[in-house]
Amino acid sequence: MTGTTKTIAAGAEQTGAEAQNDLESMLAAARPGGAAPVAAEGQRCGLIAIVGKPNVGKSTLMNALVGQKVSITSRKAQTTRHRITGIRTREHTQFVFVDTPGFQTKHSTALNKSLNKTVMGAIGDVDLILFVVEAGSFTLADAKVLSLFKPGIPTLLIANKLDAVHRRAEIAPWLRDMQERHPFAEFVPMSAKNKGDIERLYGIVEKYLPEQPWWYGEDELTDRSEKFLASETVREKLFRFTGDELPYTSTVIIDKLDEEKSKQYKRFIRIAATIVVERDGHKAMVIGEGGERLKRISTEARQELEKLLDAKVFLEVWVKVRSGWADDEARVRSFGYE
Ligand SMILES: Nc1nc2c(ncn2[C@@H]2O[C@H](COP(=O)(O)OP(=O)(O)OP(=O)(O)O)[C@@H](O)[C@H]2O)c(=O)[nH]1
Repeated sequence: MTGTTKTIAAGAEQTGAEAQNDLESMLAAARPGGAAPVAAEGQRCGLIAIVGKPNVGKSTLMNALVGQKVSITSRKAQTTRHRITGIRTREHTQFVFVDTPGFQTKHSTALNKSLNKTVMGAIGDVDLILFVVEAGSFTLADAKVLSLFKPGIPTLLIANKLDAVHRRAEIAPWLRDMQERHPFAEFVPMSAKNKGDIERLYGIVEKYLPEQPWWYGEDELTDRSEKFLASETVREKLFRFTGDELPYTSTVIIDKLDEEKSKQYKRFIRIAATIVVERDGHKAMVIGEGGERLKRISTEARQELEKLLDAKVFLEVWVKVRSGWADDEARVRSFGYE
């Protein structure tokens, strides 16, 4: 059994024992070829893709698994644009996670094409796919993401946001339906915000990673550059403080990130960032009355970067208008998207 049954049994309208039996037999039946590979002594290491449509909780899940915020989150769909690896080493196992942008099917701008290519690239060569959906729901957008998966890579169905499901009894029939859609290796109903569920997920994922030497040092969390972390941090604050008003096509470029010698601080980093928006109206929105909003964005980003980079940070943020950049392939590339 996967250890996921507790989560469901806890809130079901059935009695605990009934729900447990029902779910156990269902989970057992859902596993093609019987049990998952057995973990043995020795080092394990592998690549895990976290894939799903926008807003299902992929970044939240990765941050919880890595134990530190390395990918930005917000309520706005499509805040994650890059392939990000988060690394976590626990006991014998090194988990290397790939976060992917929400798969966009509605619009076909150059930006979206680039995002979709990143998703495809991320899932081609991994040891395990965590396919994230909202528990109890499966839409056309989910189906489109699922249709990309190559056969042969074990895939876990992560039924996330279980805490938001009020009718738990409906989850069992939903899982049965999901079982018919794809040969999932296992079902994991859970909440990315629940620590116990995250712990359990490590145990499940570990079994699918090959025995091989680790790729990274034990303490490494990400292979992303400081420049990348800086741009993601400013972008997160930008979306936090502008809410739904600002289109997701706004982006952040790091013009400069220099470490300078300092007698006063162990590390001193000077960063210049530019927020690129599509219209003058958006620029005014970002700057806010009397520059108030831009000031808050910069201050919070600086404070977070100081923690993340373990340094004193001097951060300067500018706002520029570049209309139509999301439709212009050359420009999308020049802004760092593949
Ligand atoms: N209730 C509940 N909310 C969750 C859970 N996991 C994530 N969320 C919320 O769902 C929203 C989207 O989460 P993200 O982690 O940004 O989602 P994402 O799939 O990475 O989104 P994109 O970057 O758009 O692809 C945020 O408001 C999260 O707080 C969960 O387990 N329970």
